[in-house]
Amino acid sequence: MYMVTAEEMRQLDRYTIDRLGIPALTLMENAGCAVADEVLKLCAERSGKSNGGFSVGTSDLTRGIERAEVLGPQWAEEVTHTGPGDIPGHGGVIRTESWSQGGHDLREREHWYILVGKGNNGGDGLVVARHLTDAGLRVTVVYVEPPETLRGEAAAQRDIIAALGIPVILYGRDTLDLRGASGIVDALLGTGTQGPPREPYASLIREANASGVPLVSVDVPSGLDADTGTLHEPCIRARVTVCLAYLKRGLVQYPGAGTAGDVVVRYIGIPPGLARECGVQLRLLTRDTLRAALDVDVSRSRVPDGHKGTYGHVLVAAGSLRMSGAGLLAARAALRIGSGLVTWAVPEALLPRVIGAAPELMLAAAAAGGDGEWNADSADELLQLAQARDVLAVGPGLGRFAGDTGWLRRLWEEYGGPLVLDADALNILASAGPELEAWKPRSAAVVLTPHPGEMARLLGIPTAEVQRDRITHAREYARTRGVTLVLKGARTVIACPDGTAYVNTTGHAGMATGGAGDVLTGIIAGLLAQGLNASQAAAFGVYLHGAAGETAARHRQHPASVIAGDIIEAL
Ligand SMILES: NC(=O)C1=CN([C@@H]2O[C@H](COP(=O)(O)OP(=O)(O)OC[C@H]3O[C@@H](n4cnc5c(N)ncnc54)[C@H](O)[C@@H]3O)[C@@H](O)[C@H]2O)[C@H](O)CC1
Ligand SMILES: [K+]
Repeated sequence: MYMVTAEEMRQLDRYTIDRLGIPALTLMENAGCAVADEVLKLCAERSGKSNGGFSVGTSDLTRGIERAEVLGPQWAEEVTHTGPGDIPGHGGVIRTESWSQGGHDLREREHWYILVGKGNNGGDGLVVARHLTDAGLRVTVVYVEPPETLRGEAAAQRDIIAALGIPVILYGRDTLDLRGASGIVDALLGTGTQGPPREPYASLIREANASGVPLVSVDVPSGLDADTGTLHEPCIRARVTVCLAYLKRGLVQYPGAGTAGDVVVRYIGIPPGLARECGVQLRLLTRDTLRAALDVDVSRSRVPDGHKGTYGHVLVAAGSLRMSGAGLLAARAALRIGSGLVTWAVPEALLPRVIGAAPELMLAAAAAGGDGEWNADSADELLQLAQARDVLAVGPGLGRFAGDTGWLRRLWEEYGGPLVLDADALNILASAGPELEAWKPRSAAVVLTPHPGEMARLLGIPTAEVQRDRITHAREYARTRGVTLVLKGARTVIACPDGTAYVNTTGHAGMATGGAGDVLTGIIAGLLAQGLNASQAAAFGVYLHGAAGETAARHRQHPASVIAGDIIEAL
């Protein structure tokens, strides 16, 4: 599923209208149809009736008209005719779209208010008003600005509403009590929003939120930044957001993702392949995306005559005296995800204490002498060990030590295989600062797995700034540095050097627990060892990590009781 910014959506709209010749009013009509359909589904669910029959929107119409016990219009009268003179093979069915109203009780039970802004989002809302009226609901249009201020397609819809005599009121002039509504459609602001809602939009949004009535937002909740997910308060809290044509990025990034309710992306006549053809590179990470965009064999099949060497050998340089567990978690996760062999390199003084921690692991001593902490001299030992390994993962529980920048630079420049850097390895990278420009570019893949704080240090900006636009910061860093970057957190972002990027959909807040990131490092390293490329390993690893966290939450009966080791076991 592709995701777009407001600007990308405008370009796709323009292309569809100007180059393909599909009129804007057609797109608006389809948009309004789709939203009306979702409103009726909501009504039907609430009344316990199926709504199989009232299906609008071009994709449904082409699917034909089902006859069902529906709320609202009785879609079709069906006549079976046998054809002239009972000639065999000439029989058939005649179906008509005769919309018998849903009955008097429907009008009493369902009174929907359509809040209409003065842009095309409002225009969509006016189409919704018309379709819901035709479906037999009681509808009142609430103009937030004088209707004469509407322009273009929105003005055309305004005139149709007037011609049909659908009740309208002007907010601020006429009395309005939304608490009496059975539902509200938010068609105030869409992708054309600039900054926080101004008056009188702000007051109406507050009233709508305070009404306690289910809200269905058109395209994006009004007040939400469609690109970043930033809330420009007051922002509509929607029960359902009907997103038009393509998923808007802001709907999958928090806090925006938390205000949109269920998000339904509806076809409105824009060819689905247009986003790809026009170079959109951001997608929601789903099983389908893993298969279609990343060509990942999600079944992770094994060859019958495989052996340990077939599935790669990971070297994990991680763990120190007070944080040995981080290394153990990363190493165990690399095993559990299917690596053939995993060697865990620890400071020499620590080795006796971790023997047997996980019998499946091979252990190696580095950082000779010392008290269980790493030192700059251990680069030689690690490079020696890494020569015979397929992947090197560095960082979990590493700690900081004198000369660590030079130490990491040697691993970066002298190890020829894929490199996964996490935790303190990222802090060392960040402390290299401008010196990083002088580090020799790597021919093999680099995967960085920062949490927002580590990302902030890599960029030299406040963490809040990273979180304000996670997707853009991750993509920018990956593209300019030529690395694959996993920006962890709710809805983890995977950004690839070629500009492609994915937003993950698996996982839950219970995974914000010590060691969960170490596990992800091991998973990604293990997938690289099994031959996946950096984009595949990062995306599949993040997806599996989240899915395993969900499984672990089910086993523990609550997300909050999941700990990192559970995620490994659930893999
Ligand atoms: N995706 C599609 O293919 C289609 C989308 N459609 C709908 O069109 C809107 C975008 O419409 P646009 O006219 O560009 O902007 P808006 O309606 O979102 O609002 C702009 C409108 O509101 C005023 N405004 C902007 N910011 C603020 C603010 N902070 N406070 C108050 N007022 C503000 C501005 O002056 C404009 O007048 C899209 O979301 C879809 O719903 C098409 O209808 C169908 C095709
Ligand atoms: K809206």
